Amino acid sequence: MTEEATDTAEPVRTADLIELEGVEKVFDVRRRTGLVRREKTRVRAVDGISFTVPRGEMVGYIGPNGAGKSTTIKMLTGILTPSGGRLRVAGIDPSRERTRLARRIGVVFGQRTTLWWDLPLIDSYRLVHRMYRIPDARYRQNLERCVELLDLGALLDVPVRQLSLGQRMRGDIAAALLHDPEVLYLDEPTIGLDVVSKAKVREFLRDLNTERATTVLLTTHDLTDIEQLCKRVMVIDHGRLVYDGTLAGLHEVAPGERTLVVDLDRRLPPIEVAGARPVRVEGPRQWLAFPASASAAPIVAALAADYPLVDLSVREPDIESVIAKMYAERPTAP
Ligand SMILES: Nc1ncnc2c1ncn2[C@@H]1O[C@H](COP(=O)(O)OP(=O)(O)OP(=O)(O)O)[C@@H](O)[C@H]1O
Repeated sequence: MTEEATDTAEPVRTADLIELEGVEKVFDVRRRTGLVRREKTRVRAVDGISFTVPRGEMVGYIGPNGAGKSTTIKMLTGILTPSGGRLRVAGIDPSRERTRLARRIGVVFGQRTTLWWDLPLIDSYRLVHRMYRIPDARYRQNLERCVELLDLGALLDVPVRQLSLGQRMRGDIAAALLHDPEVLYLDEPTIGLDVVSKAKVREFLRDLNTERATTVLLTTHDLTDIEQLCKRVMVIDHGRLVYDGTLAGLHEVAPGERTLVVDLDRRLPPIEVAGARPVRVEGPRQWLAFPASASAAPIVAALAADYPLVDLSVREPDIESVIAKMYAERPTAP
């Protein structure tokens, strides 16, 4: 890390790079209730969240749609000011010193790019170089590393608008890392990517975290991202932190179901097999749910023996269903 990139004017005193204490964000929303009438309502998007993330940790931040994840990340970058509580990133109050913080953090949004759409990829990097005043040697070194590890060599002269989603995402991740941020926020970094691109992105993030001890807060709907990258996962719902622990622990409090997707050679009534229950039938394709903790092997063997099987695949439980289950089984949940 260089002095310029880390801005050592005010060293971080604690090992925690991200600190939230009772953080709240309330939006006042005007809703139309009649032709002319409007009613003012309050939305508590983030409702008293406290957690800390030590330097070098990679944490999953998950929850259903509208739970408050993006609002939290926007407060952590300084785009939004909290309505209450205390928040520090690398010792800095984000909304008060947004520009200073920008040199210490990187942000990647899976659903929109920070790259210049009409320019070749390399031009976006040159602009980032100047905007962040990255020392030349450091910029070249970081660019070389990203180009190599993210396989960007052949793409540097291609206008961003011509890149595939996976290529663009790798381009965005590189752009977020050229200034050596200590903290990286990733909002759905693998959304819409094919299997190969997902694997590439995950491998890169794992190396980044191991080699550079970059602290990462990862928002995703893909449980595999969490499984492969994060030892710790935080679950937010209705603006509140409802779980903070390991992914294995989350499965224990909310054991999800896996799904067998079965292709038969013809339409048949719902399959009856021990250990699984039919949940959907569409022509010759059927879906069977079974407990995530159980093995698929005996079910598959029974299916193969009794049914005209053409193909089958196993789907992991998605985050939405794990969380839904968690709520169903928490009588005290709000
Ligand atoms: N600018 C805003 N004005 C009013 N309400 C907002 C605003 N931004 C977010 N909200 C509300 O705050 C709540 C939390 O939204 P947020 O975008 O943080 O959720 P999320 O967990 O990121 O969801 P998703 O997974 O769909 O992106 C939602 O009810 C949303 O409608």
